[in-house]
Parts: sequence; structure tokens; C-alpha cells
Amino acid sequence: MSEPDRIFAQPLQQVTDFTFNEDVARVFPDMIKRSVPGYPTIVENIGVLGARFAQPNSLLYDLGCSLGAVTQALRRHVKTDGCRVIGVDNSAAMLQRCREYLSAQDAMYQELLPAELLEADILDLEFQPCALVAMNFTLQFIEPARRQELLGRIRQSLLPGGALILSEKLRFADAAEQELLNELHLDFKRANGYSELEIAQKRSAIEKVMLPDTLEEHRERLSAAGFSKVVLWFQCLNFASLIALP
Ligand SMILES: Nc1ncnc2c1ncn2[C@@H]1O[C@H](C[S@+](CC[C@H]([NH3+])C(=O)[O-])CC(=O)[O-])[C@@H](O)[C@H]1O
Ligand SMILES: O=C(O)C(=O)Cc1ccccc1
Repeated sequence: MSEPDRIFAQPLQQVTDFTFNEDVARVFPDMIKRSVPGYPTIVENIGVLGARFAQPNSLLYDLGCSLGAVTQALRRHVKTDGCRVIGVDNSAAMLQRCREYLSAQDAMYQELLPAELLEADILDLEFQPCALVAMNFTLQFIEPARRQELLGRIRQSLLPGGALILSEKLRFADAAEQELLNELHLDFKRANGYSELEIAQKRSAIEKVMLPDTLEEHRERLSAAGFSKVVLWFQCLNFASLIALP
């Protein structure tokens, strides 16, 4: 169903800001797997983590669900009675394809959790009480000034015993650490067949729209939002995932 990512393969007259449009939606599974070290492991394990935090008759949110990779993992791994997954994204192109992928999953497996999709800006969302919120590489696309308030609202919507799973690209305050992990990430992309031109053009497309924080900034913000405990459960190069407990 997915095509190889050649979005930045040809020289562009002008590289415009990255958006999750139709062209990106078409190649997204290939793009994210070749760009984010550890992505398949993170997605699969969010399903496993989700099974631990789910409670009978509770909601599980997948915020910035894209094509629904996390939604699919949750649907397969969580067996708790009466749970429901809500995938949210503000890209109509992503959601249209997400719907197709979820129908294909429905045709392949029995006893999957029900899933709904919502086309909305997560900044405008009224969160219902929920056992799990997954934000898999989504917060980094939210305007920095609005991140604290969003996490505060997520914290308030989590049931006792629930969790937020937050995956992000990290930035490093230490210049040598930043340089080394950035170079190793570029090596990862080269090893996955991206050319220097593709790497350079993608970089200039995302540099204004994807703004990573340091691990310390995440910890401080989550703590200010009212989370009592933050655990780093995965890191591969400059990509990490955290469990934040209410
Ligand atoms: N304000 C917003 N409201 C709703 N959606 C948004 C917003 N801003 C960005 N998005 C959506 O967040 C997603 C980020 S991709 C997530 C990958 C997925 N989680 C995965 O596990 O495959 C990460 C990446 O491409 O690096 C896109 O689909 C955006 O449309
Ligand atoms: O490509 C990159 O450099 C990234 O950091 C991650 C990414 C992956 C998919 C879409 C946008 C950003």
C-alpha cells in the first residue's frame, strides 16, 4: 500500500515548509521507517505498554495518529474489556489513508479493539477521561509556547493508573553530544538509502516546523504539568520515548 519516499530526491527550486499533505501520506510508512531509528520497535511496544495501562471500559488516545501505526498496535495488544482507541490528526490526507489501513486491519484480524478517527487540532480537543495517551513524535510539531498547556490538559484527563507515552526527537544542550548524535542520525539515513540532497532538502523543510526539546526540558515540562514520574523506556540515537505517570 505504501510507496518509496522520493519527495526530496530531485533538486527543488525552493524548499517549502514540510506539511503532512497527500504526497507525504502516500510515502509516509517508508519515510518514517527510514528516518526514525527504532520506530518499528517503539510502535510495537506502545501496544505492549498500552496493555499494561488500559483499564476496563476506558479510552486510549493516539494523538497525531498519521496512518494509525500506534492505533493498530494498541488494537492488537490491548485485550481489556470495553476499551476504545481514538486516533486524532489534523491532516485530512493522513486520515483518509489511515481509514483505509484500519479497514485492512479489520479484515485481517478478529477481536481488535474498536477505533475511531477524529480530524481535529489536538490543541482544540476536549479530552475525555482516558487510561492512555500516546503522542508518538507529535509534540515536536506543536508550537513550543502551547506545549505546556497541552500537557497540562492531558494530565488532567488521565485516570489514576493511566499513562502518557511521549516519543520525541531530542536536542542536546551539550554541543559535542548534539553533534555526535546528529551525525549518527545522518549516517542512519544514508544507510537507509537517502542521498545527501534528500537529507539536506528534508532538513530545510522541517527546520521551522519540527522543533525538538532536550530531555531535561521534557522532564521539567511534564513535571510542571503535574506528572509525578517520568521514565525513559527507549532511546536510539536522538530519538526517545518516555512514560509519564499521573
Ligand atoms: N496540532 C495538531 N493536531 C493534530 N495532529 C497534528 C497536529 N500537528 C501535527 N499533527 C500530526 O501529527 C503527525 C506527526 S507524525 C506522527 C507519527 C505517528 N504518531 C506514528 O506513530 O506513525 C511524526 C513525524 O512525521 O515525524 C502528523 O500526521 C501530523 O498531521
Ligand atoms: O527526517 C527527520 O530528520 C526526522 O527527524 C523525522 C521525521 C520523520 C518523518 C517526518 C518528519 C520528520
